[in-house]
Amino acid sequence: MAKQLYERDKPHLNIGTMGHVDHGKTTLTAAITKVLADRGLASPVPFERIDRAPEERDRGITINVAHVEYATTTRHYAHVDMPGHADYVKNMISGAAQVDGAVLVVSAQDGAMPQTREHVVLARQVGVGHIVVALNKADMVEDTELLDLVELEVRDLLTEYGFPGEEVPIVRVSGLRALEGDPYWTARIVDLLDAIDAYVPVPRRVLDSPFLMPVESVLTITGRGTVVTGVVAQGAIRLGDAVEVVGLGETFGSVATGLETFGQTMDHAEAGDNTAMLLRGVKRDQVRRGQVVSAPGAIRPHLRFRARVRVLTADEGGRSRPFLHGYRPQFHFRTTDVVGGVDLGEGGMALPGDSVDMAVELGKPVAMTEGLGFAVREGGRTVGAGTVTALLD
Ligand SMILES: Nc1nc2c(ncn2[C@@H]2O[C@H](COP(=O)(O)OP(=O)(O)OP(=O)(O)O)[C@@H](O)[C@H]2O)c(=O)[nH]1
Ligand SMILES: [Mg+2]
Repeated sequence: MAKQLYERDKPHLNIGTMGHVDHGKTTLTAAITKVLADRGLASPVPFERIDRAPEERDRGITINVAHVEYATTTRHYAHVDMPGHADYVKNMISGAAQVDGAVLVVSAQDGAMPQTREHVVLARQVGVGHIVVALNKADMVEDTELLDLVELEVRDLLTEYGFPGEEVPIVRVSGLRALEGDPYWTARIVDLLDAIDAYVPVPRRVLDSPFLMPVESVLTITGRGTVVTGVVAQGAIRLGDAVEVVGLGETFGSVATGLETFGQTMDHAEAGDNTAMLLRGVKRDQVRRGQVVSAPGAIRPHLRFRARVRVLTADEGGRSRPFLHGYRPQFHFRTTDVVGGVDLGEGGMALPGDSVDMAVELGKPVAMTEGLGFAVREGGRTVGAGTVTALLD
């Protein structure tokens, strides 16, 4: 059967659900697709199809990010449902790096919890421009004063990390009740979508720069070849264009011989598009998450760079003690993380709460340019938030 052609009839945005474990991100994602499906604007995606890996089902948590697609009356959205569990923050960073706006899901019962804060910090760092808050499980809290308090707390938290906490829309929802078809809570999901439509602007897409797409995942389509997926960061690509795969190893060339978004074919993909790209003559083990597919010559891999890093405090989930010259944490860039050594100068140290300049030498080369944001993590916690200030090799 011939596949449908993707119709660009509405502006496209990438959004996603983030927040603390169990606060209801996956339930809300499923509820959004159901509510919009009832209005003919989406295909419903049941909860079990979002958290579908056996381990996700057994443990009742999200591990891998999942993508769903839907439209409102004015826009087309790709939505990435991110994990909340502290062990999978790495996958959350990779998901958040792709979105134009995020829905911060906060349980009205529990309020802001450690990964609520960590996700806000990371969202800021990877450049999420706008946050809308879904105060979920509102069906469980009768006391409106309590809801008001949780709202205040979340506004303060957002303000603390540079989001306009006073003006961020906060919508009281119940993903679970909406999913069950309750009319009152269904209307609240519509309110949430209206808030997203109104508050998250259509980003200015960089179309006049060379094509660049960070690889989020790799799959093999039997009989066709290797496919890489991701969100196009800048530029555009047409079927048959030459590309390079850059980072984590030797750069090599290929040709984009197939382009799709959510199973619909495209003759070109452009900045912002959630894209699956078939690469000619590429074996599955040649490509992996964290590489970048680019127009030939558009970007180079680098091992050494200078950066400005804000060292998080213990209250922010970071370290309580300084780190020293020679420290070797993980550096999370876009969809990948690589170990690297920190050069603070002999005897140098970085205290929690400080902003420091450092040189970094990575264990593997990463495709990067000046200005790229990254997170620094160690032993399952985020210890710093940085920006590349200069490339050294
Ligand atoms: N009462 C009530 N329960 C909810 C609501 N939303 C989710 N739940 C329940 O909360 C639990 C966790 O929901 P999930 O949607 O898996 O939470 P999550 O945020 O995706 O969890 P992770 O992805 O693992 O971080 C499930 O038992 C849901 O049924 C809600 O609005 N009201
Ligand atoms: Mg989930």
